Amino acid sequence: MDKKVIEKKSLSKVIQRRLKESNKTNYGRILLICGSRSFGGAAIMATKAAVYSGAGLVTLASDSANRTALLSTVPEAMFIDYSNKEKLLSAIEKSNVILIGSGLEDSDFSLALLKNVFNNIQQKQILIIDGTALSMIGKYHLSIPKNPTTVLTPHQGEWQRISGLSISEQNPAQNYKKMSALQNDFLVLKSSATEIYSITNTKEYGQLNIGGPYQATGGMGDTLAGLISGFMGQFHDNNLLTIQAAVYLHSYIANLLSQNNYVTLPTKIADQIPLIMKTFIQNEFD
Ligand SMILES: NC(=O)C1=CN([C@@H]2O[C@H](COP(=O)(O)OP(=O)(O)OC[C@H]3O[C@@H](n4cnc5c(N)ncnc54)[C@H](O)[C@@H]3O)[C@@H](O)[C@H]2O)[C@@H](O)CC1
Ligand SMILES: Nc1ncnc2c1ncn2[C@@H]1O[C@H](COP(=O)(O)OP(=O)(O)O)[C@@H](O)[C@H]1O
Ligand SMILES: [Mg+2]
Repeated sequence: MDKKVIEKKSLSKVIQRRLKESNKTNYGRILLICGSRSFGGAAIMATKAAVYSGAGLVTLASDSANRTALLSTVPEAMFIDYSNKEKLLSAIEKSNVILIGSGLEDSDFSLALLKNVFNNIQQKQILIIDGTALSMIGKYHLSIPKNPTTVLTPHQGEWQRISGLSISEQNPAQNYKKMSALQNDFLVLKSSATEIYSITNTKEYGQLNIGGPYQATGGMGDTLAGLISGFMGQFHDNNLLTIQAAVYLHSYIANLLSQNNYVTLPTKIADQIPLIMKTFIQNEFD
């Protein structure tokens, strides 16, 4: 497979000037099924990134222990307790984009939750699978649902658990072969040189050439997953380009912050998303 470097111009191609006569329902209904008693922060960071990327309506379904923390950090988001099956099913039905897995615990409850989502998701929806949900797919040999558009966002350790490829075996040809065997649409394989694959592109994969070790901190991937979900809820022309733009933006902001910061905290990256998105519209069209 040939490598194609992901370019900065993907951002100005994807980020749109908003129409005056639009409202929040035009910019995506995002449901995040994330977090647990142990990993509340992952859910909050993902939700913050989805909201700050401009998603119209964002709901976090999580352990009830995370309700107050979410609402005091990201009051724009809504919250439901994911043990309430009726509310969860109704939220799944209403969403365009569902992100599952960041900060879930590996438990019987999470396994039932995953199966519930996989069984109820529809063709027109987008399902992004991150974090513990990826590890659980590997551990419990779950099939990725065929109906929706699916995006997997593993780091190399999570990809090893799903694909069976050790990190040294994770080369582009093998990665593509495994993702197509899983019948998954898009793979964002995270590392110090993140790669993006699309099932329809047999010849080429994208590689990120910005970002750095200032990003090596817990919550960085949770933030990326939320950002991808926010972008996919709003920008529909070309899913691959939209994913590439989200991945680029995440590391582009980190790179900007790294000029004055030793580490680039995930929550600080999220804070910058609206400001930096705006500069990409102005550069292109003003
Ligand atoms: N504040 C929070 O609530 C946080 C929650 N988190 C959540 O915790 C759960 C477990 O995720 P973790 O990734 O921490 O743990 P995992 O145990 O699932 O994965 C880490 C393992 O993968 C290996 N690995 C190989 N290549 C790697 C790479 N390129 N990047 C990272 N690890 C690599 C590591 O050596 C390590 O053994 C996820 O659901 C995640 O979303 C983490 O994001 C940390 C922060
Ligand atoms: N050395 C590095 N250079 C560039 N990017 C990095 C580096 N280390 C980590 N990252 C990025 O940080 C994110 C880490 O994701 P992940 O491991 O899922 O974190 P978490 O689950 O803790 O949120 C990925 O986007 C990865 O590409
Ligand atoms: Mg992660």
